[in-house]
Amino acid sequence: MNLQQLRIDIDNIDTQLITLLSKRFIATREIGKLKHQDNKDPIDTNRLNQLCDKWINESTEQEVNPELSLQILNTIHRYVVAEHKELK
Ligand SMILES: O=C(O)C(=O)C[C@]1(C(=O)O)C=C[C@@H](O)C=C1
Repeated sequence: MNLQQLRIDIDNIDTQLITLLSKRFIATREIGKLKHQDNKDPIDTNRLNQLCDKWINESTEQEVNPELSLQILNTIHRYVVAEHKELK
């Protein structure tokens, strides 16, 4: 593949990443509403730890740097929690 074809691939992959991010936030906004109704803390440390393990394992399997993946997960988590706290 040449540079132009590879960049077309990258553009399509980036669109998919943003679509997946949007779907994830649609789900977490629903979780935020449920937690708000049930008066639950926006942060669930056990669940976050499970997610970290899963992201590390799957990243390693798929040859993605797990440190990068954890930074992405932690950034997403920070924004999710900020949205949940806005409901308070
Ligand atoms: O699963 C939850 O309880 C969520 O609120 C979602 C989520 C996530 O982004 O995956 C966000 C905050 C919690 O600390 C754990 C997980």
